Amino acid sequence: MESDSDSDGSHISATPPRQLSPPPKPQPPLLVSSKSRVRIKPSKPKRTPSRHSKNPSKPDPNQQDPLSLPTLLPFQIRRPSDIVPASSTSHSMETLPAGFFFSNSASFSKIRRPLLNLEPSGNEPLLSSASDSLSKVESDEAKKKPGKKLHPNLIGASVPMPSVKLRSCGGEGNFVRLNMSGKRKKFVNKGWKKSGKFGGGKRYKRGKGKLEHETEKAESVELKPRTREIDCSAVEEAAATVRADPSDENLEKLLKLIYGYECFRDGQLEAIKMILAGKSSVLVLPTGAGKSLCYQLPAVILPGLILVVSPLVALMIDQLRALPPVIKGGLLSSTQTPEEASESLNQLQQGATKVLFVSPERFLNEQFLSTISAMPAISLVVIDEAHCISEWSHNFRPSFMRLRASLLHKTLNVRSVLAMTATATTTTLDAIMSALDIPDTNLIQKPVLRDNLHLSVSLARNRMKDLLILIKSPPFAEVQSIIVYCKFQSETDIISRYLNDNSILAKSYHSGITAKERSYVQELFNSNKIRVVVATVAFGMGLDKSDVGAVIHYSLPESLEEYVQEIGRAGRDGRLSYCHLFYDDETYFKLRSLMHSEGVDEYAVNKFLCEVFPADKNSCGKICSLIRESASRRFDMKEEVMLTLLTRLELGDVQYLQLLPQINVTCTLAFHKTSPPLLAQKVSAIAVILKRSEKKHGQYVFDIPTVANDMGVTAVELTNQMYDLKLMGEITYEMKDLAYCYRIVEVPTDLLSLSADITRWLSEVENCKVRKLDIMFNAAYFAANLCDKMHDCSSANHTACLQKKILDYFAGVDNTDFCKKISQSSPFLRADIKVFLQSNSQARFIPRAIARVMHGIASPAYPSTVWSKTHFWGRYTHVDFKVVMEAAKGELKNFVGKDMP
Ligand SMILES: Nc1ncnc2c1ncn2[C@@H]1O[C@H](COP(=O)(O)OP(=O)(O)OP(=O)(O)O)[C@@H](O)[C@H]1O
Repeated sequence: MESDSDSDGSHISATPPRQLSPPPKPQPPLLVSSKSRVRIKPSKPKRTPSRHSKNPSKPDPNQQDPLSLPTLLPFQIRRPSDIVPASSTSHSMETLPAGFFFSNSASFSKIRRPLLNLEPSGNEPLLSSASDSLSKVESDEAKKKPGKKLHPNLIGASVPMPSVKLRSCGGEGNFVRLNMSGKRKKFVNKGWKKSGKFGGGKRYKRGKGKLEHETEKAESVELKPRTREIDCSAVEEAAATVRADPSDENLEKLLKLIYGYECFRDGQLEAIKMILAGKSSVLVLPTGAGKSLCYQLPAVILPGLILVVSPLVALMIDQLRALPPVIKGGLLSSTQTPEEASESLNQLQQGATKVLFVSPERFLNEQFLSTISAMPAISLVVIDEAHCISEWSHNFRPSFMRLRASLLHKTLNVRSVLAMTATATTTTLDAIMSALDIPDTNLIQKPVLRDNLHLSVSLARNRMKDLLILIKSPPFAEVQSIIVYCKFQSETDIISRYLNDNSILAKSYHSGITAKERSYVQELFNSNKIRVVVATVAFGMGLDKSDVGAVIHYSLPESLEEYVQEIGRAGRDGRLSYCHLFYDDETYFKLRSLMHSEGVDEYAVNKFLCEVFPADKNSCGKICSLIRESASRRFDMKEEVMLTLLTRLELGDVQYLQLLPQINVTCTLAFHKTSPPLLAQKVSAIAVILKRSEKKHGQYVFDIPTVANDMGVTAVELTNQMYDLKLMGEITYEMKDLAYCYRIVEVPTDLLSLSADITRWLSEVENCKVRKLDIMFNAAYFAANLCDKMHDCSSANHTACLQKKILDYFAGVDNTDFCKKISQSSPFLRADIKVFLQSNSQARFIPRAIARVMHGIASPAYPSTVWSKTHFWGRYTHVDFKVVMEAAKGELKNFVGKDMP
């Protein structure tokens, strides 16, 4: 097909345009050319005889929910009227009657949930103390109640109990007040606030932050602890008894004293006993099953420190807040100010902290490692959300990968490790156990799903309307607290507005709103002032509202792990709760495209490695850096991907490098007192700086690692020296360009084969993500279309078939019932690519870059602000990405060949 090379080809494409859009302006050349183990059976819903169940096709018109709309949904979910609501005090995971059946119009006669009662209504230098400023509250309270101590903190062999006999430790737990803004401002202590707020959330943003992954949010939040009166001396006595004899009975007594719970839940006792015996273990319990208690209780019994490594600041805050008041907690994360950080470290060094929550980045910080290795014994390291260790999990974190047995046991002399997760497949579990050196015998695994979750699925035709109808129909109509999960931030705002317009009190929650707003929304939800939170994945982890009665997936989750994690927010009180999933092809295609957004090819990996390792063969020991932002654009690689590659180079079979703290590497320095040459005579660092810097407008600009290398010191040592000179009034300086820093340990001899190896691994990771999404989509598709009433399923109840799919998946059983929605070919694809190349002949592409445009995926070098204007943007999401890449490769060969002389 011929085209005008000045045009973008919009008007002459092989396929008709989806929508009219202005052609993109010709772009400057960008890149190189193409040359270059589960134990439960799915619970069978028990049918309790009832009026409805006898004749489900004849609903009782008197029981029609007044809020019900004439439904467009293929079903309504209802429960036989005579099913006894699960006890509100239930905290066990007992099987609940789930006698649901399909009906078009019937509703409940009994309501299991309360009726609505709605009132309108750097990874580095920054650390902190989160559990600060309890002292004032403590002393005020102590004045009021002599003999009572609000926060007696540590109980354990290494920390003697206060000589004053404590009758009770008051109800205040760990108070959290954090600067999470990333701005290094210091908190002004405004004292205790009654209305505690909490929030946060970690986000990775895909594209323009539209598709969310959880990440740290950096703003100021203030939290109040959960309260409960505890008799400290009784606790200490009971703990001493357990130390002498850790019998079930003694442990239960301690449990009751601290928490008021009558008995342990499934798996808890086993895990606690393993820890007390000094054994490392992996604990796989479903969401809301009470994993935190498994390290909290040992904290009261064991001497020394308990470190909890957690992926999210929001999660850490919530867990710190949830500590019983007899356990003094602390927090260290890179979002804290240096002042807060040193306060936390001080408390730690003084032995005042019993349980320290720490981010993996902070944990791996050299300064922190040297502080804790100098401290008395670390009894236990807990790795929360341990699936983050594995690249085969749904939520891999490179920094988690660095938490290895060698570091924990050999370097830190940790007594035992507890790895906790609710969502790990057998492959992920293998990876966790091998990284942490935990034997198979020490795996405590319970069914991944609680059986109080009623699961249903439907194909979304008009999702907004379908959602409204679902929420206004039984049983959802009777549920007080509902979470609606969306994939994109913009969806959450639109939907919450739509629900409010339809008399349903709702608020949106995503990482695009401030921490304050998020705390406010969570507070409204927790106090039942709003009924629905429409949220991205940013809402959930760490959310322990026990009476969330329903979770609705407005968009397909990316994996069964994500699905299980999110439906796990429902029914944490053990009561029957409802989880509905809407699925549709368009969302599936869109998400499937996004699964390829982090993929890289051998060409890019090779280019990356060539820059990571300088040509100089004698570079071992040299400190190098990669400025995150510019390198990301240069290699067309996301920053997280670069970090993953560097981590792989550190932790692979050969250690090629050692990662160092990320710092700003470009320094602009000005002299104020002594003249530069004179100061250089006195201070060797200045002499090197003068030699290595460029003079711009009277200031000296230099690269920190280069100067540090010349001086034979670390970058941190150099900046410390500069800081001292600054304090003396000699210099001022500014640093910019946050960079990954590393020390070269060994230069690879064969970069090409190393690139090939790494690319193969990355490609497997990419395929794994796509497969996870395919399995999720297939499970939904199967339930809605093919299930054919297996295992007591009906159109409205797919608990049994979905449970089976989930359990099979987590047990590693391959689901073969794949539906092939994704096309493996398209008649117009090659022609469209040709037109695209002709119309953008000024730009340089590799096949992946073209496939990304055709799939509508932005990347650092091809931002959506520029490339979404092309007519071909996202046109081929329904065709397999690899097929598009192959077609692009073919067309690029033709195109480059034609241009050649
Ligand atoms: N033995 C028990 N009896 C009654 N309630 C318990 C028991 N153990 C824990 N709980 C309660 O269960 C709730 C959930 O506990 P927790 O937050 O530790 O769950 P989790 O397993 O970490 O869940 P998630 O993976 O979703 O974060 C908490 O409110 C906790 O107090």
